[in-house]
Amino acid sequence: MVRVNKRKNDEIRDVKITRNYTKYAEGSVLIEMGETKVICTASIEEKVPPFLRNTGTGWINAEYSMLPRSTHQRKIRESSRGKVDGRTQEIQRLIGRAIRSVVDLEKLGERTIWIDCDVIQADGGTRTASITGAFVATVDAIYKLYKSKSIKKMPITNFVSAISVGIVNHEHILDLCYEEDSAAQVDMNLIMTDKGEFVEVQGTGEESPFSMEDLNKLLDLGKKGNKELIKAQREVLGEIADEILGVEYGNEVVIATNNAHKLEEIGAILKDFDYEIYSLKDVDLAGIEIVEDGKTFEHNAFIKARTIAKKTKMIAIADDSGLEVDAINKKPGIYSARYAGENATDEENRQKLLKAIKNVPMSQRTARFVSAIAVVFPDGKEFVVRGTCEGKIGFEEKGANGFGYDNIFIVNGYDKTFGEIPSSIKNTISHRANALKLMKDEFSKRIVK
Ligand SMILES: O=c1nc[nH]c2c1ncn2[C@H]1C[C@H](O)[C@@H](COP(=O)(O)OP(=O)(O)OP(=O)(O)O)O1
Ligand SMILES: [Mg+2]
Repeated sequence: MVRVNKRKNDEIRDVKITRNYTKYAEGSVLIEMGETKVICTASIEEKVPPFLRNTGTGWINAEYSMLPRSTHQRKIRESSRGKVDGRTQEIQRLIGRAIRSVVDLEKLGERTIWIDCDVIQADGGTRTASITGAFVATVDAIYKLYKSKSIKKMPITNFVSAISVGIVNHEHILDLCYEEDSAAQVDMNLIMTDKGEFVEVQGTGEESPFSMEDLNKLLDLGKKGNKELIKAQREVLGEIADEILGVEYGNEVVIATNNAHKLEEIGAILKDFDYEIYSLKDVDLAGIEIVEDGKTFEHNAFIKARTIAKKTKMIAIADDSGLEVDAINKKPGIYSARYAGENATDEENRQKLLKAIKNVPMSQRTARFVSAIAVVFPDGKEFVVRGTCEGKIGFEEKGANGFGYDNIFIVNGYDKTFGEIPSSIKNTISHRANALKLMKDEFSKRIVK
């Protein structure tokens, strides 16, 4: 199917957001999504509806309307007809809910934000464009309160945008224009935040029911579209966006390791992580030599991550790991990779260790793998976490899986070495798995301001 304007199925229309479009409102935005154009203003009124009086809580109300010649045929003004029709009611409530969902009304204080969305040209997706534009206008209005010290903190918890998706001629498409919308078998509006969470999903199988598979495809498209819209909002809001969301980090992370086994494990463990994973090879730094002269796993992990974050300006994640064997004072520890010498092979390291504890009985062969995972952001923020995995060192190598000391490390609870256990299990119980779990928790805290 060839789309109007030859757009790809997963392509949004050109989006243009112009701030300060009109002069009087505290926030005023013209949003253009292709041929759809909506003026969105946000006005502050220093009072609230009766049900909120003396509660300290604010309110947000939205109104929506279409100019008579925003459409192909002149549409009679609702004011001339003397009443607001059902569609308008529905849309303005939708806009109000969407914006309220990302504003902390208590922090806003006892005042009302009036949002007015006036469609000056309609080519499909007017309600979604209204929400995307209204959000920017609202930020501007609230920012004025903040700058004038009427409120202490920006009460905006998330960005929000909206886009339509649908099925036309059995194809799943993003951001429908009027012509496509009129022909759609399934029509859906998705309102989402910058965290990829849903605020509202409105979907209708207009001509026929649709499947779960269809739904998932549409949600994916909507996610992509909203991500692009939020990027446009961020760009146009510039530093104000940074104040709300923190400095923007890319959606990519680079794993700062030269060890292919580690990379594979980290990739597998982070498969549900919301970031695209790059290797050193992907960023043209394969084989980079980094001097790991820290005194702890944590320090070495930081050294690796900092070096790569600096070179790539990406979020860098590094693992420094090793084996602590209790019978020999937690050796080889941070020296695990070079236990048998600077360029030692895994095999040489293992043999040296087996020899060093050859007379130690099983009960005293306790050991643990340690993994310190350091994360360094491009603006210099950083953190580190540690995961461990307890076990014992065997008397001989067993199993062909894994790398490093895997085939002599008998993991607690399994009575088998990591060499004998499939990687799918290792990756749920290992030191690296435990560290990466903590890393993900901490990571999401850092990304949310
Ligand atoms: O799950 C593991 N299973 C078996 N052995 C392991 C594991 N995790 C770490 N180890 C051993 C391998 C190496 O002897 C040392 C890590 O040394 P470490 O410097 O962190 O890694 P590395 O030099 O191989 O790669 P890089 O520094 O580029 O990340 O501990
Ligand atoms: Mg190393």
